Amino acid sequence: MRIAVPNKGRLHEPTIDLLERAGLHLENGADRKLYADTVDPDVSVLFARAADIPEYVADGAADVGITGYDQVREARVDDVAELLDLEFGRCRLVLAAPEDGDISAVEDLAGKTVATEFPNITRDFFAETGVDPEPDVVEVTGATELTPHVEMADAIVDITSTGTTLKMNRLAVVEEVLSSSVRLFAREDALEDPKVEEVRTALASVKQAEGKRYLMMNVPEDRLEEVRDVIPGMGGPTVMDIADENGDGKVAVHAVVDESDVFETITEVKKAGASDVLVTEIERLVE
Ligand SMILES: Nc1ncnc2c1ncn2[C@@H]1O[C@H](COP(=O)(O)OP(=O)(O)OP(=O)(O)O)[C@@H](O)[C@H]1O
Ligand SMILES: O=P(O)(O)OC[C@H]1O[C@H](OP(=O)(O)OP(=O)(O)O)[C@H](O)[C@@H]1O
Ligand SMILES: [Mg+2]
Repeated sequence: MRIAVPNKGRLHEPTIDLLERAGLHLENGADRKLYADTVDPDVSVLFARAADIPEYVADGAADVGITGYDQVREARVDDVAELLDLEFGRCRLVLAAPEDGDISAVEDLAGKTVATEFPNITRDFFAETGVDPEPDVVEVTGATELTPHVEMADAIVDITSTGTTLKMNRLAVVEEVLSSSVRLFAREDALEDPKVEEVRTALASVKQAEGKRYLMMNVPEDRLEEVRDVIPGMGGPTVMDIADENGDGKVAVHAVVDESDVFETITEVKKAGASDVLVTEIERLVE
């Protein structure tokens, strides 16, 4: 089973990091290569441009892919299914025009020219919004933000996240076209491969663990109910007997809680009688 992942650009590192955290360690270095093996002899990695990954998966060069939803939509591939939202590489594809110009609504683009690296998504957008006559869509391969200033286009459809690039180029958002994040997706005929589900579960377990903490504490048996009552989250805590040499009747309580609840929970369990509270990070969590 082969996974296509971005070979460079801003998605490369977080993707490799996610695979590593999921236990799919890459063998013999990941840099500047076409292929890499992983610790799992049945799983290999193909490095490709973020924009080419959907095509590679659809054509069978890889079975699953990791890239932006914007790229999957732009590639117009059939027969691929999304398996997981990996929730990084969050950005918006927006229609933007010069701040001080006369374009402030989609309709203002009737018969005008729009430059973009995403011609398919852009044409679909204008077809859906019914702008008449439909704008002329010009495909560029970078520096899209410059095109309105050199009279190549009246507006652009481009990626934005912090908004810095638009601002620097004195462009303002007219309308959102698409909201994107990185997705795990597979060719439909690869879905039966149990390895595909294994990889999905492994990546999902990393996402599950993010923002969660593992709490361990000792609790006198007669205060257990009180402690249990103040622990939020997943299916209640695990209670274990501990080697009780002093005969003081304590049990160990373990629980998974949201990171944002940790501070308050510690205060509450201490009040309820817990001691020796330990907080650790969780690498993976399979539900
Ligand atoms: N500013 C951004 N914030 C968040 N995600 C982004 C941003 N820019 C791009 N992305 C996401 O990353 C994907 C790839 O963009 P990136 O710029 O890393 O590669 P690229 O420009 O396609 O690479 P190349 O240099 O090969 O052209 C985009 O399709 C989008 O999903
Ligand atoms: O809203 P912002 O945070 O400013 O991000 C938007 C910019 O990020 C991307 O470019 P990138 O940095 O990937 O450079 P590239 O044009 O070389 O791909 C995108 O093409 C925008 O230009
Ligand atoms: Mg880019």
